[in-house]
Amino acid sequence: MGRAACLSCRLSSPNQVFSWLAKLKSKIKSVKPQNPRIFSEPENHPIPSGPLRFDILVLSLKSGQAITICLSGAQSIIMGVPRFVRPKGRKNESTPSLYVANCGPAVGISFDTIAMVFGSFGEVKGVYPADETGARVIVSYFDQCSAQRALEALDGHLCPDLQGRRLHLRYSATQEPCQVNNSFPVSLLATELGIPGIQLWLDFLSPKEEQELLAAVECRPWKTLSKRRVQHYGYEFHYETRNINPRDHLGELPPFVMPMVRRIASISNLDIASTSLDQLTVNEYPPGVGLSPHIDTHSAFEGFIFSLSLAGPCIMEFRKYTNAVWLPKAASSINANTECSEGCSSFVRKAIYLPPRSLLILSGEGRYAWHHYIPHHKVDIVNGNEIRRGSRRVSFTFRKARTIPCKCDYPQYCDSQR
Ligand SMILES: O=C(O)CCC(=O)C(=O)O
Ligand SMILES: [Fe+2]
Repeated sequence: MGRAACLSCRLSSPNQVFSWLAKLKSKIKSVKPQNPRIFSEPENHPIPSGPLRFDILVLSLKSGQAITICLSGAQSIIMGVPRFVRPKGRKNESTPSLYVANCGPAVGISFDTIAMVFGSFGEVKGVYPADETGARVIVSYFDQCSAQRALEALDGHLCPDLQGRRLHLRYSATQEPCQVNNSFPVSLLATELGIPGIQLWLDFLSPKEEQELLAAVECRPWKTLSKRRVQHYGYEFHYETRNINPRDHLGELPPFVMPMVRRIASISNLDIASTSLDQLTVNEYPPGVGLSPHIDTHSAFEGFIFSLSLAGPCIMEFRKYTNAVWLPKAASSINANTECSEGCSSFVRKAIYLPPRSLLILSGEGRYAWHHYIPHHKVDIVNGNEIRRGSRRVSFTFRKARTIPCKCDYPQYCDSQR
């Protein structure tokens, strides 16, 4: 694979999606791929109306000869479109839906053609992308006998009506969709958020101090991650292990942050000394880039985490997983409701708006037991208003390296107590 670009857009209706796709199609023509194909057409694609989020993935092969465009992501979360999973019952228990691998728009077979071919075994309710590859689909029938007939006839066989491809089929089941609530509330104040241990201080910095901090880091060396840039002071944070190496002290925090460190230490309801914060991570997020859901590793850092937001705003979502275990990296997805399920895990979600110059404090339950997450949006919807992220957001996250194992009251989320 030579090049991959992922474009995201927020569109309010299927028609908008398709006009966007049409624009993209003309751009693709201008790079003259041999075989440009856009597989979703307005008339027959099963996309419901309403505000939706679509990701459009453009992949080009090294030769520059082939480009595939997939509508991805949205199907699994949008209202009215079923989400398919492996059936929970006995192995091979039949269901009305089939997962079909090795056919789909990415290999030149339209949903229409698939519906027609599978229609010879019974009435097809819908054909959906199984994932973003464009080469795996779900064929859903009204009854399971039709699915059974299709599975018996097609699984493992070359299918002359589908370009002679060998299909691989198994039963699939619909997962109960989340109760979608598009007006997912975003708190403006920590008191509205109601998560114990989370505080938000507005205007913690003046605009002048914000500019000075930004200027100070601008000219220092950045480390480039796949989607954002970071700087670490005190201790380097290792993303592979989500931990620091306590024996590898990089030195004191730089003098330009010391006024902020002292101001944090002077917050009267916190029991924290200005000398104790010894690790700083500066994150620079380009527009549309967020952070996957995570809990800062308990064994790496003490119980208070302070994050200053600079330059641009964002929303931060908090998730409390009901069947959580400590995981170095949590899976991410976007759901627009306050109680969600994602695979086999369900969680309660809340969100808060972080304006520039604010200070977010994570402690107690909010630090130890709730995942925090910055959605990958260019525009956040904050109580019905569209708030653009801006050209970038820079955060300064101050923490204290832990020297002895964590003994928090949340052992199920704690790597020290596993
Ligand atoms: O950017 C932020 O505000 C949060 C950063 C964060 O959660 C982290 O570095 O662990
Ligand atoms: Fe974090």
